[in-house]
Amino acid sequence: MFLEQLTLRNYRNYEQGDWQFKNKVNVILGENAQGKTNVMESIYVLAMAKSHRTTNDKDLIRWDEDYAKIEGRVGKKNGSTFLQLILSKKGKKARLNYIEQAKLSSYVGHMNVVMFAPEDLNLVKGSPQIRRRFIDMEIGQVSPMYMHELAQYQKVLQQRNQYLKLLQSKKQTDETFLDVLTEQLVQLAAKITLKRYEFIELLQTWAKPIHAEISRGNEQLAIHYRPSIDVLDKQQLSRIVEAYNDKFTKIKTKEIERGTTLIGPHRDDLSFTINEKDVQTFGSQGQQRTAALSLKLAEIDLIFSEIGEYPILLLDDVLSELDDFRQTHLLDAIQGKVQTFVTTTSIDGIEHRVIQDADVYEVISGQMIKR
Ligand SMILES: Nc1ncnc2c1ncn2[C@@H]1O[C@H](COP(=O)(O)OP(=O)(O)OP(=O)(O)O)[C@@H](O)[C@H]1O
Repeated sequence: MFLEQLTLRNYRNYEQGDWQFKNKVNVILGENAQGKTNVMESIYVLAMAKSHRTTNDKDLIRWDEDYAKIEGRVGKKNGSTFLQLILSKKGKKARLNYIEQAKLSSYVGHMNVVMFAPEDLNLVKGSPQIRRRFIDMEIGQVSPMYMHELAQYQKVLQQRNQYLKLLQSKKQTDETFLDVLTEQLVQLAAKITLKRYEFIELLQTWAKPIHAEISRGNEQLAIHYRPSIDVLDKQQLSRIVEAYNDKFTKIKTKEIERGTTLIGPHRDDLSFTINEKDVQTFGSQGQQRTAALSLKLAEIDLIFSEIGEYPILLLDDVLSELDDFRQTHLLDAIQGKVQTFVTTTSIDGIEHRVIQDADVYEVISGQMIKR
């Protein structure tokens, strides 16, 4: 799939912008703080209905304006889809082919993007939150139901934490309602855990050969999902439910003492090993970068295998962070099949053959013009 057209209105430092893009590499060039990342972010938001760098939608609205609008047309094998998002102080409205979507989970998934930004280089070594966000965004793109379940989970989790606080402070002594909330939480937690198991398994099958190739056959990458329960039969939802139930029963007193939910998908993590050694602890910076790149390339293949279309690739300020060998590998992997947006402050850091075939856009203070 590819983004044929993008329109911005009052988005960050863009008052108005309208562009037609081709299904090729698009280089976005500009000095710092001119609005390169803002364009990349707007494409991401159009696809995911949320930003990769802020949880507050109000940040996306141009200062002193009431609303922001992002519109785009995505060309696919079987026709095209028109997407529109309007963000205002009251909330957001999402339309697909001019029809308003009551739920964001029915909107997300019609346009697929893979974003590779400098913070992704921290995917391996950074906080577990970064890795959880990575998993959630990726599963969400191929399984809208997952996003819905995740939102439900967050809601019940919040309620449960509030009730645990009441029990902790003894403002409430009745534990029956806690049990009801635990039951609801377990059902959702188990579905999320199952999807995460499946996703990591799939991601790993794609990432392994890619990593082996980039490391010239020297490194074997493995990805390990670390949920807060132990379960032998990872494919069985009922087994996962059982494991959560057992663990919640065991830690009930402790949870009341602490006044918070101590286990569940909100505490999950991933770990990575190279040749069976933990990358977080022992990996060099180069190995971590290779692992991050392998995961991103694996995502592209995974999305293709799931939906039969390549996603749109957003490389924000990251290409020049990769050495020549990794750049070459990345470019070979996407060449001619994946529409790619690349931001950079200087063309010098990017391989000549990319620039040669690319459309180049220049950004100066919220205006993007094709060169
Ligand atoms: N809501 C907003 N309204 C208006 N301007 C905004 C808003 N949010 C951010 N900006 C402006 O956008 C600019 C930053 O743009 P962006 O993050 O896209 O930079 P960039 O071109 O990617 O630069 P760098 O190379 O440093 O990453 C800043 O000038 C900032 O003041």
